[in-house]
Amino acid sequence: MDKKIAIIFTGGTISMKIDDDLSAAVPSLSGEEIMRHVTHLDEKAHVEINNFSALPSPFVNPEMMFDLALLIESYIERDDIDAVVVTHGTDTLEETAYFLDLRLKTEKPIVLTGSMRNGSELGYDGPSNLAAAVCAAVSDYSKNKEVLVVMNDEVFAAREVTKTHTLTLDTFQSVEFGPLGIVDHNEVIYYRNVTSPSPHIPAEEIEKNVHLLKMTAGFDKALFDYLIDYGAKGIVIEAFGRGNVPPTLVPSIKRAIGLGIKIVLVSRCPQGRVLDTYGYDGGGKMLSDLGVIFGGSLNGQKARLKLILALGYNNDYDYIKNIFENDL
Ligand SMILES: NC(=O)C[C@H](N)C(=O)O
Repeated sequence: MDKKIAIIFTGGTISMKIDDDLSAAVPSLSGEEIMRHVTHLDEKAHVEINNFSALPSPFVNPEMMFDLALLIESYIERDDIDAVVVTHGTDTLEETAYFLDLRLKTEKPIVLTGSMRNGSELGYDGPSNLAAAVCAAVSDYSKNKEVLVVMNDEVFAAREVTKTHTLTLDTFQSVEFGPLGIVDHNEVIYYRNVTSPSPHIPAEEIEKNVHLLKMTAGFDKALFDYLIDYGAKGIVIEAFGRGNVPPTLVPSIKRAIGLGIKIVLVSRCPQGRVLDTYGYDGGGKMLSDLGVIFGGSLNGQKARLKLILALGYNNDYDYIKNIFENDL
């Protein structure tokens, strides 16, 4: 045991207990208090604790993700720190993990974890998840990987993982590709590498005026028009199936692109990529001809964060198109 890791606590259910007056879970455990439940950790690594925040993850926004990225950068620049673990609420964990994945470039492991049951519940899974995350973080096999998410003894790539269930301990899944590996007997075992590594976006600022709209049958274009008039710099459309929208939205998309707003298309299907397969009004071919940028197999919430970072770095159309269509 000669490795040293930083553990950054941000909040989430892993830091919560039931409040007697509310009869509901609220943040209440500090990093030090959570760590007291993790047995034998000192046999695995030296630990430096940072109580970054104590927030439920629905409170987390891209500015905080950016601040967190800078904090992690300050740790990975230190010679005495070998890896960084971040605890986070599960509701937006995949978003923070992917944001960090795009923004940070390091060979040192960065691992996010959380819990589904709070500290007042039977079977609190925070300590075991944190222990597994530390085991993954200290492994030399975790070097030069993407940002990792470790939950329920499984290891996922930030790019691929999503929260799939409101309750269960195995809620985090890479629905399309499966886990990268597992944590077994305190060691990480990798089965495969990430399918397509994320590009590095070294943005020094973010563009916050970027939004996500999900298509539904008969989608009212008033919502899209509102975002144009609101001055949106980017709009991600979570489209139907292979990447299609209702024909009634096409004039608004045309107007937005004419104003220089970057429109990124992903699918509301949990698996598969978007492509310009369909030639009808509102079909992918028409959207591609109009200048809509195709976002591969990213889900909507991740495509939004990628656009927030990419536009913060360079709002040139060709750069944005390339980073979404060629640099998946
Ligand atoms: N399991 C969790 O952490 C969910 C919680 N609502 C959060 O994201 O903060």
